[in-house]
Amino acid sequence: MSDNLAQQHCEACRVGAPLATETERTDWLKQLPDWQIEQSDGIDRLTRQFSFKNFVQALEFTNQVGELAESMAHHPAILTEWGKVTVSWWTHKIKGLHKNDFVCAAKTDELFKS
Ligand SMILES: C[C@H](O)[C@H](O)[C@H]1CNC2=NC(N)=NC(=O)C2=N1
Repeated sequence: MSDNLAQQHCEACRVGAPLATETERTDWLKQLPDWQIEQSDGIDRLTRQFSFKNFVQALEFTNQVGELAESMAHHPAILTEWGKVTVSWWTHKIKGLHKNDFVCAAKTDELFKS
């Protein structure tokens, strides 16, 4: 099992950075049981839906994810609805999944647990 994703940091996003391999994706997804890899506009994204009691709680979590994104200089797509927040991570520069996306997904789970 690879070391704990949630304790790692994002490396600077750069054009030409390597996409996560199939083996890496399989290995890292073991730490992210609530996340799925979905394609949107032909781009693989790591996506999870989080549930909340109401819109205010969903919005609070949205802002926490936003602060995390700013701190990592790596940003997700976030859909905020009453009682639900859908977060999708991918790396724009390489139009796919990088280790950073798995690290940020793990950190997003930590926010939800806290
Ligand atoms: C200039 C800025 O740091 C870059 O555009 C960053 C911003 N946040 C980013 N977020 C994501 N998910 N992918 C990127 O390639 C990316 N690039």
